[in-house]
Parts: sequence; C-alpha cells; structure tokens
Amino acid sequence: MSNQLDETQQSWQLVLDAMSQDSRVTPPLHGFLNLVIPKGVMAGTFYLEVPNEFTAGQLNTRMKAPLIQALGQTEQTHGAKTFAVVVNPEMIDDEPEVELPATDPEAGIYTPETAAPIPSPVGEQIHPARQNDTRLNPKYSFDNFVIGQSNRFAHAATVAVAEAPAKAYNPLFVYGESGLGKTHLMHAIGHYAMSLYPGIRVRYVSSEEFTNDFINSIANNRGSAFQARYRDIDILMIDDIQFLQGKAETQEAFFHTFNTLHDHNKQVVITSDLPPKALTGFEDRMRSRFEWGLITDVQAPDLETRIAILRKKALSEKLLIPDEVLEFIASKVSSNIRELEGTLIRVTAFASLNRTPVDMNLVQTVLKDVITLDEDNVISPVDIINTTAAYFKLSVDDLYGSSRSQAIATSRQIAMYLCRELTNLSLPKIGQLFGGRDHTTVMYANKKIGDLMQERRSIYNQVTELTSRIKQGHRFNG
Ligand SMILES: Nc1ncnc2c1ncn2[C@@H]1O[C@H](COP(=O)(O)OP(=O)(O)OP(=O)(O)O)[C@@H](O)[C@H]1O
Repeated sequence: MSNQLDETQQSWQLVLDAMSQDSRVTPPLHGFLNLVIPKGVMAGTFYLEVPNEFTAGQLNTRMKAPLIQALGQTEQTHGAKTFAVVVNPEMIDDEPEVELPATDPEAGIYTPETAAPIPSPVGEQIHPARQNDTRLNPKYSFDNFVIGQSNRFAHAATVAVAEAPAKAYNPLFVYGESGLGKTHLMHAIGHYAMSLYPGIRVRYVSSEEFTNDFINSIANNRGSAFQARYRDIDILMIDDIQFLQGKAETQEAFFHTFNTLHDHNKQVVITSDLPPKALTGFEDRMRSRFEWGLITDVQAPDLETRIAILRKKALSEKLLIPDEVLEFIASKVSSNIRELEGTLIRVTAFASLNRTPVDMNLVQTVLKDVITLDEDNVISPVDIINTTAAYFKLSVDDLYGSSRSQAIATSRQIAMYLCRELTNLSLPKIGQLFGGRDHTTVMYANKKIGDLMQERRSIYNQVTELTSRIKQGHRFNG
C-alpha cells in the first residue's frame, strides 16, 4: 500500500516536472498545483484530489492542456492519458496546511466570488480523441466475469454486442439491482470490442458524469466539444440511466445523442436499476427508444455462482483460501456481489492483521456477526447513518455535513463505505445523501476505508462492529 502511494507520488512528481517546463503554467498556477494530492491511476485516468471547487476549476480549465500534455510525456511511467479532479474539502485535515495561492488578476485568476467560467486557453482545440478517454476499468473483463443462471443471458447479449456493434442489438438495455455486475459487463464490452476492432472508439460514462459534462458544456459554451465527445464514437455506454430521472434537459441532450448514434449505426448500451417500463421521470419517447433493441436483466447469483465468483476473485488477488472457506462465505452472503467481495476482503484483512492463515476457525470468528437478511428485509441508509452517528457519538448532521475534522471525516467515510456495502444505492445516490457530494468522493471513501481496514485494526474493528449493530438493529426493529 505505501509502496503504491510512493509510486503515485513519484509519478505525479514527474508530471509536475514536465509541467514546470511549460511556459503556459505561470508561477501563480504553481500554487494550485501544490494543493493537489495525487491519488492514483485507474483505467488510464490520473485521479487528483483538491480541497475546493476553485482549485478544481483551475485544473480543469487553465491547466488542462498543459496537464494532459505532461501526462502524455510521462505516460510510460503511470499509464494515464487523462486526469480527473475530485474535490474533497476534508483532505486539508490529512495534509499539512497549505494556503490558497494569492489572487493575481494579471494572470487571469479570479477569486471564487467573481469566478465566472474560465475559458480554457486551448478551448475546443483539444482534439476530441485526446479527451475521448474510454474510461474503462482494466479489472472488468469478460475473462473474469463468472457466468451463471443469473446472468447468462446478459452475458451472451453483451458478448454479441461487442462482437458485432450496432448489428446485434441496438440499444442493449441491461437492468438489475445494484452490485450484480452491470458495470462490469459494460467495461467488458469495451475491452473486448477494442481487442477485436483496434481503433474502435468506445466511451463509458456514468449518467452522473454525462449530466455534469452536459451542464459544464452549457456553462462554458462548449456545446460542440460535448457533441463531438458523445457523437464521434462507435460504442457509447451509459451506466445507471435512472440517474437522469426528472432531468429534462439532460434527457433531451441524451435523446439527441442517442438518435444521432443510432441513425449512424453506432452502438448504444444502457444500464438501469429498473426495466424501461418501470422507469419513472422519463418521457415516453425516451422509454420507447430503450425498448427498440434488446432488454435483459441480471439477477442475484445462486450459491454455485457465488462460490465461483469468490474463487475467481481469490485467484486474481493471489489469495490462498481453502474451498470450504469460500463456500462458507458464499452461503452467508447472498444478496449482492459487491457485499460478497467485501466480505472476502474482511476475512483476508483479519487474517493479515493477525498474521494467521485463512481457515474455517478464522472465517467463523469473522463472520459470526454476519446475519443474512431475507430479500424484502432491506437495510436503509438511515439505519446506517443513525447507527454510525451514535457509535461515534456524533450527530446525524455531522455525518451529512461538511466538517473537516479528521474524526468526523473518517466516521463519514465509514458511513459511506457501509452504505455502499450494505445497501443497493448507487455511488451518486450515496453522494446526494451525504450533503450532495460527488460520486467520486464516495468512491474514494469506499476505497480508503477498504484499504485502511487492511492496515489498521481499529478501523477494521469499527467497521465490523458497526455492520453487526446495523444488521442486529435492523433485525430487531425491522
Ligand atoms: N458474474 C460476475 N463475476 C465476477 N465478478 C462479478 C460478477 N458480477 C459482479 N461482479 C463484481 O461485483 C462487483 C459489483 O459489480 P458491478 O459494479 O458491475 O455492479 P452493478 O450492477 O453495476 O452495480 P451498480 O448499479 O451499483 O453500479 C464488481 O466488483 C464486479 O466485478
């Protein structure tokens, strides 16, 4: 873990060095760069954390072209072509205090109060292909997707679409509850299609990113770049479309994007938590288009499939875990594959913290508090937030709010982690719940707590204790 951090830091230093040679990066801009905490590279994207929107704005506009160029120059080291900025007001507590760079009107830096959208120095000159990052996660391929009764049809349909884009089923609409593999299948389509048709232009986007992109394009008067990004492609995959519910203008933008792509024989893949007919807050013309091609669902996996998923996961992580242990975990956790994977992480974290092998004794100890809930006995985020607040002796508002104190920030991240693990809520929904935070903030909280559980016994114990309290409370009250 710390090696990984070092590597990220070193890669970022190389990027900074490259940028320091760039005359467009004037001295006042260095102040903003000093505020950046590099978080790591995922699917060709360098994730950067900054403490406020203003700094994010500077990176996304004035520094965008130099940064992309610097990434290109150093790509061999880190593999990132592009970057994404995550605003995390809490990061200030983790890091030494840094002052926001002084405002320099001559350099064209605006104060947050006066901040109008700042035009990019390169504006629309950036070639769409540069920005048109596929955003595919290398971890999600068909090779590591386990096929079972619950997903056989969805798997076959996605393979068919990757093999014959816009010829097999267009659009392909995959629906199902959270954590059952829809996102994984989308990324797998992308990888497979790119291996079959080198040069094919693929773009994966969450509905929230699509919305933000659309809103920013209006605010910055960059409609044509938006269109190029979403229309000059061969396969567009849009995840969790239910997030566009009630957003009339973004739906309109998607409607036109969809029509253009479809008219030009380009593939569209959509996922959702509900089938088109049950999606409320969408115009009929939109819903009827969703039904033009093929609609397929993913269901909760049966025991055999759950065991196979765990086995594959253990293999890919090079974890030596006896079959009986995998079977035991699979029998205890039945609802959601994300939770299944989370449980495997807990078991291996416990073993590594205690320096003991993973065996039945250990797994029984770790899972003794895991209470399986039946299907209609769903944990609500309110249960999680109330229990977490009480456990850490905080108020519920502390968890929803924006306090930067380290203790509150970590408690909030634990609550987000538990929402991700124990409910079916998507990342954007959890973000909304916690005071309208961005889904990337939830993604980081999730990763951070997952990592901390492997490293710090206290965090491991807190998460375990809380999970059991939430489930117990739920069983008694629910
Ligand atoms: N059949 C499978 N084989 C292997 N891993 C799987 C399978 N199905 C799901 N997973 C894993 O389970 C986790 C959750 O899956 P994924 O994120 O694709 O779910 P989702 O349906 O898109 O959920 P959400 O709607 O919340 O985004 C991922 O780590 C994924 O790799």
